[in-house]
Amino acid sequence: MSAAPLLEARALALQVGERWLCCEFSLQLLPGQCLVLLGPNGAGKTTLLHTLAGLREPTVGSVLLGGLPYAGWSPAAAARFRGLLAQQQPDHFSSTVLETVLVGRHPHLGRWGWEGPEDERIAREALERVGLGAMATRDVLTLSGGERQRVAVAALLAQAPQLLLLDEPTNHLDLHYQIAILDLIRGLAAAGRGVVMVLHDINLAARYADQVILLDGRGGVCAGSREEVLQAGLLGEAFGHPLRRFDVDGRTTFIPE
Ligand SMILES: Nc1ncnc2c1ncn2[C@@H]1O[C@H](COP(=O)(O)OP(=O)(O)OP(=O)(O)O)[C@@H](O)[C@H]1O
Repeated sequence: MSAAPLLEARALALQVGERWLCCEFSLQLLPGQCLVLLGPNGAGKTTLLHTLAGLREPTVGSVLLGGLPYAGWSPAAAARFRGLLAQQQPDHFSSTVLETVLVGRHPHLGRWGWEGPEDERIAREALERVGLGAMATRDVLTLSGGERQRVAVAALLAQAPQLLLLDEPTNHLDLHYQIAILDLIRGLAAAGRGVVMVLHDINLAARYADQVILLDGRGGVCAGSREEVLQAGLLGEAFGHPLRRFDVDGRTTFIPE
């Protein structure tokens, strides 16, 4: 028996103002799969990710989370099933790193909304996984950009959703942590979760994606397997710059001409 899709988009199309960001396309994400959204600035990647997260309505078509439209989910149940790493982390007030990660536990809390020792254990473990175990008591306002990004990833790990939606998870990360965090996310997919992420780096997309959706910024969409979509010609057209593909030791790399 095949697994039920974690996420489906049926005949989806998105418009902002007068402009169509993407013409009709469909997708299915199964447990274990990693889908990468690619495209130039302003093409509509974040808008698409937010639509898949149920934060905005599609202009045309429908989105199903675990087989149900978002309207069929309570907010808390949806937050236990899917989690979003936003592009920016808004910090308006001082709070510790541990408290910030514990926010990820909120969909799981009982009636009184109090975090217990198990929530704290999960949050501390998530901090360890992103290499920040020693920073639990630090004020988030004192963190570097890359440290703050890893705290946001830890909050998503603590939330422990089936489906992870990530907007530029490598934002602010150095080379070591780009690979470490994407390996971690890829590992969650390998363990049966689903992943949809916006990436800017085509080479990281080639390394981590099973499926790719390439938006060209003019309403065009190319959706398919990594091999189908990551072609120098298609990428060059979408990004407005010619690319050359190299395959070395089993890794695919694209270099701008
Ligand atoms: N409420 C809105 N009103 C008008 N235009 C909007 C609105 N929201 C988004 N847009 C426009 O829609 C387009 C898509 O935005 P989006 O943030 O989805 O792009 P993106 O592909 O994620 O870009 P980037 O790579 O720069 O992060 C942009 O041109 C943006 O200015």
